[in-house]
Amino acid sequence: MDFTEENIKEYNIQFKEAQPEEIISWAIGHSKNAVVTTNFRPYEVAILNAVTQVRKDVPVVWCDTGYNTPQTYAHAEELIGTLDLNIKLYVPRQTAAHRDVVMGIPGIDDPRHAEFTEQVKLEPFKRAMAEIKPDVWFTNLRKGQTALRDTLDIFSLSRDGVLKVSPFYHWTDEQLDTYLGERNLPNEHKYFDPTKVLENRECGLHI
Ligand SMILES: Nc1ncnc2c1ncn2[C@@H]1O[C@H](COP(=O)(O)OS(=O)(=O)O)[C@@H](OP(=O)(O)O)[C@H]1O
Repeated sequence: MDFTEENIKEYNIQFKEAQPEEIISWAIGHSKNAVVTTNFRPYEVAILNAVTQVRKDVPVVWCDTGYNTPQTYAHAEELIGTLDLNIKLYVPRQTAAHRDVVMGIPGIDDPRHAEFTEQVKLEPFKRAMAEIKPDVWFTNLRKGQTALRDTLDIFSLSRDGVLKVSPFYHWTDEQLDTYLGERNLPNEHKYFDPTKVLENRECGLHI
């Protein structure tokens, strides 16, 4: 199905009050090749659980930067096992040990920061999307997280025409805590993204 800015506006009105499962079922029903992406940051379990409840074998792309916390790695292992995720792991072309000698983790004002972000996140992510070629892309973007995210909605179009679907777009942390509690799903807050120093920075995947 072809998605346009026009029909997406209507779907965003139509699905504003819909439950995530309803949104996901609709999107999967209109897709040939859906994907969910995750970095296993806090609350990612919600989207991973909701999507796999609707379709168990959806590919789950994880670009491991190599700099996650031990808690995030343990959390990822747990979710991959308990949700039986069809995980598609992508890693940078360079090892973190090699990069540590060449540039370490450059701060955001360091001119090498862009190259660092390209190596650990953007290139693996572009490689994943080029290989999988999804038409529907599930994420856990939510309103109020960043200025850019405030301009999005449940449905939005990526630069290359992929339908991005964020079924929890209108949800708050408190609502998600209740959702996870009711389903006995674990959450992990000890998370580190080396491409962002501040939580509300964008690094370029969505621009
Ligand atoms: N490392 C890695 N591997 C796989 N997928 C990833 C990764 N990093 C980000 N994402 C996905 O992209 C969504 C936006 O992430 P970011 O906040 O890092 O990007 S951006 O700064 O908004 O451009 C992010 O959305 P959320 O689901 O809300 O976390 C993910 O779906």
